[in-house]
Amino acid sequence: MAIEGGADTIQFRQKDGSTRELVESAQAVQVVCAEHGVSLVVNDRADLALAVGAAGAHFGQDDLPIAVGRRILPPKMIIGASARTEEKILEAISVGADYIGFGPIYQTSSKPDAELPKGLEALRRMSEIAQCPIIAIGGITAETAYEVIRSGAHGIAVISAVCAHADPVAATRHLWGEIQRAENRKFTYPYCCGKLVMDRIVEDEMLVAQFQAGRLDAFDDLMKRYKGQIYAYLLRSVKNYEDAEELTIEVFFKIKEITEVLGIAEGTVKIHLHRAIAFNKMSIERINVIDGLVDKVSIDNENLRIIEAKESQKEILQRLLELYQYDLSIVTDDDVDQFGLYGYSYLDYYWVEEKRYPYLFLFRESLAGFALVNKANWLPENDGAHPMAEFFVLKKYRRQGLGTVAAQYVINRFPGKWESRILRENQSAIQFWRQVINNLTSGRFVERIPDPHLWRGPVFSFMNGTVKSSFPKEFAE
Ligand SMILES: Cc1ncc(COP(=O)(O)OP(=O)(O)O)c(N)n1
Ligand SMILES: Cc1nc(C(=O)O)sc1CCOP(=O)(O)O
Repeated sequence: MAIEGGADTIQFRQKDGSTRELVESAQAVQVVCAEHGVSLVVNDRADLALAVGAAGAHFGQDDLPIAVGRRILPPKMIIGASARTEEKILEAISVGADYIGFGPIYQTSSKPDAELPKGLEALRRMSEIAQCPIIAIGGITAETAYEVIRSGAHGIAVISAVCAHADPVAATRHLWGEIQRAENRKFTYPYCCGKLVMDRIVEDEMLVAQFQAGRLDAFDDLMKRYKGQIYAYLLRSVKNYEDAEELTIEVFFKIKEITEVLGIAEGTVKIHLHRAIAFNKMSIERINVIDGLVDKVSIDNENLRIIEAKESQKEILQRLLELYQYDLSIVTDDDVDQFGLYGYSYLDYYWVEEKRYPYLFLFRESLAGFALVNKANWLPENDGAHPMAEFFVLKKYRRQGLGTVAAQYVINRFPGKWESRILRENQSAIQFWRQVINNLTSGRFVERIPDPHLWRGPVFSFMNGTVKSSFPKEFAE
């Protein structure tokens, strides 16, 4: 009935019964699913999933470890993982989970050992972090499906909303309608895990074939798909967003090298990935050692100078903006033009229009970064706010407190409303601004994900003036 109502993935979840009975029941469900072209995912049991030829298996924290599932199940099988913290989510993805089941979102009576409800805010955070499909579960109804999808879930899994309904077909249709109503953004992934993972595997194979036939861009497309998994693995290892991003690029190059030497055959994409990551273990260790050292160095405020850039310094900013955009291109996916430049169209306005403020940061008189403050706020409720349009610290000066001091200083020059928006893929910047704004406002700020056609990522709104900058004014010009 759920299939008739539009469900495109069914999970077989049965806690009681002998293995023989479970195989029989799962087999019967698989027959129905196969007849209707719907994916079946078996909960808890890899053997059962294999036995009935299911499309996938779902494992919780006390079930078969995802890495073991990945090893013993065919590469084409979908593996879902229940994970409820950032650490567990990254762990599951990095060892090969295709999607994450996150819950319970609301109170549920269908799972006696369910944790306390996590709510929509946690769902929003986790779907930002995960870079893979998140399937929300727990107490979801037709009344809440819309807000759940809008909070970042790529799909929902329900029991009572369908099974305890007098009309399961109508109930599923209603849920499906709500999911579609919420879907007014461009999903990175379609919102039903079964179909989406199968599509991905088929497309992987096509890309591999195209790459073998000499289409280099097919390799790039292939790597885009695995970025999330590589990134999650590396983030767990180096525990720093920026380093993880850098290492992800290194790993891409390594995969290309391996592929050139070994070729790439059907079903081996993930194996190549793991090989490349293994090659990069040394880089991870190097970064961890450097991190240990860097953490001990802290920025010396007395050597930091922040100046409002004059028009004669526009070219300096222009060059720094190129570095900034290069740095960001990993999240914006921007390309340089035929002259090898990204270009920044709005720079001239900073010396022409009112309420635009360009700043340069100097550390021991060497250029260390910049900030551009303008007047174009993004969210309607932030009318008149100061937005931090661009903010950049050169790599050498990062993670030593310079960015924090500079950001505080610039913000404190303008009392009143502020807005700061960051692309959802730019996790290191999200972390940075969350911390800076939290410190500045003693936690009194709003972080929200607006409608995606307004902005793709979190927007921070806050009032400045609660805490004064620690930066001594006399060092500024
Ligand atoms: C899609 C989805 N998400 C989460 C779960 C819960 O799995 P688990 O934590 O293993 O708990 P049980 O379902 O086994 O009680 C799920 N089944 N599906
Ligand atoms: C099976 C299950 N897992 C959960 C989790 O939090 O991981 S909540 C849950 C029960 C979902 O049923 P209902 O839609 O009736 O609330």
